[in-house]
Amino acid sequence: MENVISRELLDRVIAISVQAGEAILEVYNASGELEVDTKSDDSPVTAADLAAHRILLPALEQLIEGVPVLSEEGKLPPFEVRSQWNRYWIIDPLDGTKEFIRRNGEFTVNVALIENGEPVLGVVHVPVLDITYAGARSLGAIKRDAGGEKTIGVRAMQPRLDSSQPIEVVASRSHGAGAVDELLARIEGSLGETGLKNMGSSLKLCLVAEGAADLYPRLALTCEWDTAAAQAVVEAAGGIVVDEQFALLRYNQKDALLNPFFYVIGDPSYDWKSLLLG
Ligand SMILES: Nc1ncnc2c1ncn2[C@@H]1O[C@H](COP(=O)(O)O)[C@@H](OP(=O)(O)O)[C@H]1O
Ligand SMILES: [Mg+2]
Repeated sequence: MENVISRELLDRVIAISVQAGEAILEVYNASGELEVDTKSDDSPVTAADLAAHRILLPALEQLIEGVPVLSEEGKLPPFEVRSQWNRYWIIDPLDGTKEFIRRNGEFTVNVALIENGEPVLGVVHVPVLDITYAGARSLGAIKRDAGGEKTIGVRAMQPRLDSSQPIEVVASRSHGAGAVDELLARIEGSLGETGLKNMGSSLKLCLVAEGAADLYPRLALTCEWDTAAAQAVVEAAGGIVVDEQFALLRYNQKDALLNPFFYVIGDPSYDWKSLLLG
């Protein structure tokens, strides 16, 4: 496969994601009651999810000729078809729909490029904060906000542990709280006091990528479009996303789009395996 990854491609994906974010904000900021439908899997969907999907889909289809787009809000091709794809876009036009409905700002636009099952480029845009995280193999990871753009990277565990600073954990607001509490009790048994922040959406992986958190344990279900873009950012920033066997999370390997439970780890040189699996 010829290389398609470039800073120019990343910038174009950022621009498309920001545009989708603007469409989401139009719905978010409109007066009147927000209409919420329920999809066949019982998850909520709004006009904002669909508006973002309608911007992302044609824009990405034009970006690299012949590369298909798999969207949470689009048609899902059967696995016999998808399994032939060695390169495709996977998008979650609005991740954190529950938080969108709660109006707490914790929702994101997610676009990832997958090659041979691995997330190689990703953009996570946070419309309310007007912050964009982006990263790609060989390009590193960046964060853009009103102040401009900077390179981001994960933070090392050792100086924190040496100076007895608590490690910081991020976790969902809505899913898997019981299992995370048990895990935290175990971590605190080894390392002492631990900080915990709860929030919605793929923003949690980005906090690990930028070195604001050390660990995101996801001990609840997600789908591949929820994690692909942010995993690309985490990996470009020096971190890893692993399942409960500590194997890197992979895409398009099976019929169901559900991910296994996983851990997002900032500093892979630390012995997380012993700490988490005990
Ligand atoms: N039972 C389930 N099966 C699959 N995915 C689930 C799920 N429960 C929650 N999720 C996913 O978790 C995401 C929210 O995670 P968080 O709690 O960290 O914000 C949702 O994203 P959407 O908002 O895009 O639907 C949804 O895709
Ligand atoms: Mg989602």
